[in-house]
Formats: sequence, C-alpha cells, structure tokens
Amino acid sequence: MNIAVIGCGAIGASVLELLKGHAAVQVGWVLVPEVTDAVRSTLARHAPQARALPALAAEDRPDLIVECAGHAAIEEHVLPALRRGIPAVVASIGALSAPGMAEAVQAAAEAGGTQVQLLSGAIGGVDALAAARIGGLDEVVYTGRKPPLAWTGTPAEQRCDLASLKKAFCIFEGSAREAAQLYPKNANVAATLSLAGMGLDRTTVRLYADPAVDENVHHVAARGAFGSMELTMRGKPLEANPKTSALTVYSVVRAVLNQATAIAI
Ligand SMILES: NC(=O)C1=CN([C@@H]2O[C@H](COP(=O)(O)OP(=O)(O)OC[C@H]3O[C@@H](n4cnc5c(N)ncnc54)[C@H](OP(=O)(O)O)[C@@H]3O)[C@@H](O)[C@H]2O)C=CC1
Ligand SMILES: O=C([O-])CC(=O)C(=O)O
Repeated sequence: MNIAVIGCGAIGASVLELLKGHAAVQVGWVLVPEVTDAVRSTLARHAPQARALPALAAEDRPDLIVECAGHAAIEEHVLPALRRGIPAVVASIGALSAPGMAEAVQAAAEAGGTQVQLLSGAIGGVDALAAARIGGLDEVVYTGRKPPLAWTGTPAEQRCDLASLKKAFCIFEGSAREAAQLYPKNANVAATLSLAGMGLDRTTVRLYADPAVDENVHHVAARGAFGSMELTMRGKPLEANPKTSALTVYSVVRAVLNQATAIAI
C-alpha cells in the first residue's frame, strides 16, 4: 500500500517513524505547506523514499491519504482526494464542526465512491459509544483537562493567566460544536465523542487548564438504553507538541496497518 501523509509536525513525524520498515506500507508522499529543513530532515531519517509536496499532482494516486495536519487540511487535501475516489483517514475531527463541513465530507466521499474514516485519536471507547447510539443515548458529558501550557495560543489566554494558575480553571463550558471551533487543536476529542454519540449540539463539554496534571486527561460519561459508561484516559503528551497526546499517533498507525493486514482489530 502506498500512502500520502498530510502534515509533518508532532503527529506526522512520529507516524513516519513508526511506519518505517513496515513491508506492507510505503509512504510515497508527505503533503506540507512548505518544505522546510525540518521536513527534509524528518524525511531523510524516516521516509527517504517519500516526496514532500504542497499538494498531490493530478497523476499522483495514493491508495490512502492520512490526515494529521489540522482543520484547514480537510478542505485543502481531504475533500479533493475523496472526490477522486482515494479513501482517507482523518485526525482533525473538529473540522467537521464547521458549518456545512460534515456534509461536504460526506458528499465528496459519495462522489468518489469511497470512504473516510474518522480516527479515535486521543480517546478510547468510541466503538462503545457509537454502538450505544443505536439503542439511544440520554446524555454524554466530556471533560478535558490539560496542563496550562497546553492552552497557550488559544482563547484560554483571555480567560485567565495560564502561567500563574494555582488550581484547575474551567476555560470553557458549552457544546462540542462551539468547543471545536474555539479550540481547534484541543477539542478534536470533544468532536469525535459527539459525532459518535449525541451530535455536536447535544454533547456537553467542559475544558480545564489544570496545573495539577501533567498529562492530557480525557473523561467521558454516557447514559442510555445500553446502560452507562465512564472512561478516563490519561494521555502522555508528545514532546514536540504538548497539546497532542501520544495515543493519537498510535491511533493513526493502527488505522493504516488495519488497511494493510488480513485481520483488522
Ligand atoms: N483526534 C485527536 O484526538 C487529535 C487530533 N489532532 C489533530 O491533529 C492535528 C495535527 O497535530 P500535531 O501534529 O500535533 O500538530 P503540529 O502543529 O505539530 O503539526 C501540524 C503539521 O501539519 C502541517 N500543516 C498545517 N496545515 C496544513 C495544511 N493545510 N496542509 C498540509 N499540512 C499542513 C504543519 O506544517 P507547518 O508547520 O509548515 O505549518 C505541520 O507539519 C491538530 O491540528 C489536530 O487537528 C491532534 C491531537 C488529537
Ligand atoms: O491529543 C489530545 O489529548 C486531544 C486533543 O488535543 C484534542 O482533543 O484535540
């Protein structure tokens, strides 16, 4: 299988490293806005066969595109690939909270006769929640808690002084749709849980900057016809980006390998 990886940041570089040497999967393309020295160096170490480009050319036809770049990459790369019939796996789930974007993704996949897989990323239990939805859900509440540093460059900076926080501070309470729009790099899990469960407008989200934690802590509680579930993930952040949990990388690699092996789990 010859794949294109979109993004070569904290997730993309780690994905390239973990896929290196897998006989069944070759990375043929890495799509980035600009081919910097850092990108060249990552490719030299982990994917020397790959070509780094700002976009696929018309004659480039990967078997799968793997998005780990950010919300803008959905419109820029994923929609055109889907329309061409190239399947995709996507990490930036929060992008689907923008008006009309979920419909655009669906229309592009249908036009190309292909499928896009929304990855579970930093959270677990998505399988259980999506199954529970079939029977009917009454409530889903997601609470995300990250160290103050992980909220730099976000609207949380206007809500509190992140550097001097002494105790947990609730920087957001509202719907998953609003959370994903305000915190595109920190609320993909909120969007994932709501797309699997009760939808972007009916899923309650609370986000905390918490100096007492050094991991990215995700808690989900759900009730419905199936019974109830409660799950806490304590994800180790990636060194290259404290906003992102390492499990996101493993989730991307799992999805790619599942497409290339005889038994998928
Ligand atoms: N589902 C989940 O649980 C999670 C999802 N995510 C999603 O994954 C994304 C990437 O995370 P992470 O690797 O930590 O972020 P980084 O900022 O470390 O890396 C992003 C990479 O994508 C590139 N990029 C940005 N925009 C585009 C674009 N339009 N087309 C192609 N490449 C682009 C960047 O290039 P440059 O540096 O040149 O801008 C950079 O190489 C996040 O923005 C988030 O949306 C993250 C964590 C969890
Ligand atoms: O990686 C994480 O812990 C989750 C994350 O950033 C997000 O939900 O966007």
